Amino acid sequence: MTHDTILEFNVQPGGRLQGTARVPGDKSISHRSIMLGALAEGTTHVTGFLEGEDTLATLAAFQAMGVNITRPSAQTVIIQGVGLHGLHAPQGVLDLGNSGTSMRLLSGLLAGQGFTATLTGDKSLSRRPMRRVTDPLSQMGAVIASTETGTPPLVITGQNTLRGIHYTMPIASAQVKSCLLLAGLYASGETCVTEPAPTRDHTERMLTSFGYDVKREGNTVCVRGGGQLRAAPIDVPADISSAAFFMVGASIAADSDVTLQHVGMNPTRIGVLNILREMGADLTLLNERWVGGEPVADIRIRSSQLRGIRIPEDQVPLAIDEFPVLFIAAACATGETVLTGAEELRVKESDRIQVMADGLQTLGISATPTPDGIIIQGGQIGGGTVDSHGDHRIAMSFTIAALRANAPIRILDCANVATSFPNFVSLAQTLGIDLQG
Ligand SMILES: O=C(O)C1=C[C@@H](OP(=O)(O)O)[C@@H](O)[C@H](O)C1
Ligand SMILES: C=C(OP(=O)(O)O)C(=O)O
Repeated sequence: MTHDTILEFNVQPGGRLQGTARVPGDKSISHRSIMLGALAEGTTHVTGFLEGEDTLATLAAFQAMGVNITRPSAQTVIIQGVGLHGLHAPQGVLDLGNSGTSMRLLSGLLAGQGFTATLTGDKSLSRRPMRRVTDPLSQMGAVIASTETGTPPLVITGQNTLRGIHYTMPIASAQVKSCLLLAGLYASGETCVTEPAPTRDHTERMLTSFGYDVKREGNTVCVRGGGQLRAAPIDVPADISSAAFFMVGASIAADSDVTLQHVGMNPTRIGVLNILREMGADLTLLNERWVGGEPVADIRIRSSQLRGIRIPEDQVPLAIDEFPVLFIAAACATGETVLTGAEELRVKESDRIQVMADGLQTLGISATPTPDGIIIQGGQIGGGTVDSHGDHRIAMSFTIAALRANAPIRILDCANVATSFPNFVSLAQTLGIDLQG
């Protein structure tokens, strides 16, 4: 896999997408494979691992805590588990780069260790809210210091006296849920998390496949502390969040026909598919099968005329990372698309509502941000220079927009594409996008 870490994308307008490709491994599952593999008894073999900067930051953090992790070949990782109580204090700070998932999940896991660790990140991560995890962790007895505004760095003084709680989450967040379940492995009694709406459930699935008892009832999931994780092989499917760029690209560009292989089809992740179908996209699922506790399929996408819709709010958590590229789909659709209930987009790697609205307006599209969403009128995309603000998904989304633009698009600050999709540039070129760094 090549690692494209160029800063600026220059994309020529027009073109079509044709071919078959497998996008890199799922980021959420890759993070969790390292975490649970490290805490398990025995050796975990991971295939299809995402070699992106975010997941490699998680991998390096566990190496720094004394876990033997090797990468014998591309996308393959072998983790010698140390058991739930076998981590060691890291020498220095754990720098998690751009990765919110690493920081929030590690907070829970580190709250129950026998040592102190400091978690830092880049400029973007250093602005992201952490009280959503530090508040409930404190209720469990965790000792965590952050800045006055509740942002990183986090200094976590591990405790062996965590108490299970029943926490009702004010926001639908898989990171908060997963953080508390990981802390719950170390807590006395039962830790239960109730979510306001279903969010990705990879943590629960992987805990179960590692032999840990996870109870689910409605929107509540519970674990009891004091158990053991048993190593199990993990085959990471391709990331639907990365596939989404080419799902939209092939939908909006005339004469396109693309098949994306081995894509994860977990029901808590397929909001993008549901939303695109409602907009009139031509998507066919082929070869549907199960791989290591997760459903996967190949997705064939052909061009279609999309129409604007009011996006159902129940789809928002199921498509949370795909909205930047769905906004490009909306810009190419007939009529108006309205998104509500998505204020979480404002606290991702960038404020994805404002940054996308700014970029779309630069390209001549009517895009009106609202506190919890956006209103987009379909129209002709023009050329110009847009700033991704270092947000990988925004850089890739405007690359896709060029397929329907009438002049070149220049995209600034694109290096972070390597956090989730290290070979995006080469794959986009292969499928038919005229993209230069
Ligand atoms: O648990 C995870 O792996 C993730 C959960 C989501 O974040 P939130 O829990 O903040 O919604 C998502 O945006 C992120 O990319 C990955
Ligand atoms: C929000 C994202 O990731 P994280 O929260 O892990 O930084 C993302 O990848 O879109």
